[in-house]
Amino acid sequence: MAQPSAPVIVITGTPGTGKSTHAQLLCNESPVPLKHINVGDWVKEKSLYEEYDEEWQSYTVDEDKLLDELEPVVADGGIVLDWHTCEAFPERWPDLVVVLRCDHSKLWDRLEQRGYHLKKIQENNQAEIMQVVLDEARSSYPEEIVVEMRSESMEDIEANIARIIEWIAAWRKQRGLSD
Ligand SMILES: Nc1ncnc2c1ncn2[C@@H]1O[C@H](COP(=O)(O)OP(=O)(O)O)[C@@H](O)[C@H]1O
Repeated sequence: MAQPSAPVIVITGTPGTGKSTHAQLLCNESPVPLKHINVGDWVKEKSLYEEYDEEWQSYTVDEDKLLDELEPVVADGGIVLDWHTCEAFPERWPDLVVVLRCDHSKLWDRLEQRGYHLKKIQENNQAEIMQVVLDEARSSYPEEIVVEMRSESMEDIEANIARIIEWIAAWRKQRGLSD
């Protein structure tokens, strides 16, 4: 199989930390084509779930189906996987795992604006305080590919995107792909 010309980047973090905002902007600004996959949306659109959990207002994902669906897409590279969890992805998939972090009071406001019910806001807020997603990323992937980034302001977003674009250029250069 031909070597991919662009990496596979996972953008993860507690809901509301800014994954989709980052993923969209990154795909718009990257000089090499990248495709944004909002995994939560894929799960719904392609019915890759076992059931809908009324209590948590979320889908219980069928991980086997999800991975089967993603595998051929990921193999081509040039993908940004946007999901609030990352441990389901095989270790060999990502070249970079970005974990977005946000102050819990700012996160609370974002989730409230999103219309989440109180229990779901509390659960996510607690997870952010306990750095659940960061720990999950660190235990699932080599430490050198896991990068924690703050996402509390527009300046943070701009700096993070610039940093990821620089990283992509270095990734391509290492593989003799730069122009
Ligand atoms: N760094 C940031 N600074 C200010 N607002 C942000 C930032 N990141 C995200 N937001 C806002 O927070 C909300 C949730 O962002 P979103 O990208 O949908 O998060 P996620 O995909 O992680 O659930 C959106 O209204 C977005 O505009």
